[in-house]
Amino acid sequence: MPVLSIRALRKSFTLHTIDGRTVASLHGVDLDVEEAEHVALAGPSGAGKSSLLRCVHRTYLPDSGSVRLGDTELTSLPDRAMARLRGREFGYVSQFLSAPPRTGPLDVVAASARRRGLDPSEARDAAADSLRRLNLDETLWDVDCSVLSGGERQRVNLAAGTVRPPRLLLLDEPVSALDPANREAALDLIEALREHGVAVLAVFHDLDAMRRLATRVVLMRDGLIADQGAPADLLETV
Ligand SMILES: Nc1ncnc2c1ncn2[C@@H]1O[C@H](COP(=O)(O)OP(=O)(O)OP(=O)(O)O)[C@@H](O)[C@H]1O
Repeated sequence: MPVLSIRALRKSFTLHTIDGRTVASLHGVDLDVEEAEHVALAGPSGAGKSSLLRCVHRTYLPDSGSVRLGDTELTSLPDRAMARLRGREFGYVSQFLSAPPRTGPLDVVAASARRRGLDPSEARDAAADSLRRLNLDETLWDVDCSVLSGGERQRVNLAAGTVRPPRLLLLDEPVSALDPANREAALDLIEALREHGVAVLAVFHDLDAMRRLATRVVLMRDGLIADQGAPADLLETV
């Protein structure tokens, strides 16, 4: 059974400030992601890549269609059950870190590890290990996240998303703010998740990251999957 199975997924938005106009972002997407598969979504701006990730995470509620994590249908799951499942089974790494006020990186990442089943002391050890792998300077571990730089926040986000690896990791441009050395460390960390069987669905605007990490590239256009295949075959057409 695939880790993630998406069928006939549709999403549109009603723009209440512009005469109630409707913008369609997904027109019926079918996609499976297997254990240890790293699928990169590619395609032009506005193709629906981020909308697809958000419908899986249910930041956006789809209009219709099915999103299954293993044998659990997510589109109809009550909000509280969805929140619990997100904490345990998903990592979602966007370009932006949302941390509670006056919370430092170590606490943010340890909280994520606790939601995935570690006890408090194991969670702190796992969090420290993740932050170290991403080269986040130890002097910053208890500093309020709101004062961190964009690249530092992105590394905290990645550490929280990948600590105690979840079953499914959703990545929306997770290395966009990183300098070359930190980007390499982040890509190494994501690549190593394959050994843990983690299924990854990702948007990278960076073709090198896609070449290095993707086991399959899915090309989206106008809210639909236009093509898919091995990175070497597909990326020349992107
Ligand atoms: N919250 C929203 N409200 C209104 N329209 C939206 C919203 N989110 C996405 N859209 C629209 O849905 C379409 C797909 O957007 P989406 O962000 O999924 O594309 P994308 O492929 O991720 O683009 P990019 O590569 O530029 O990030 C666009 O036309 C966009 O304007």
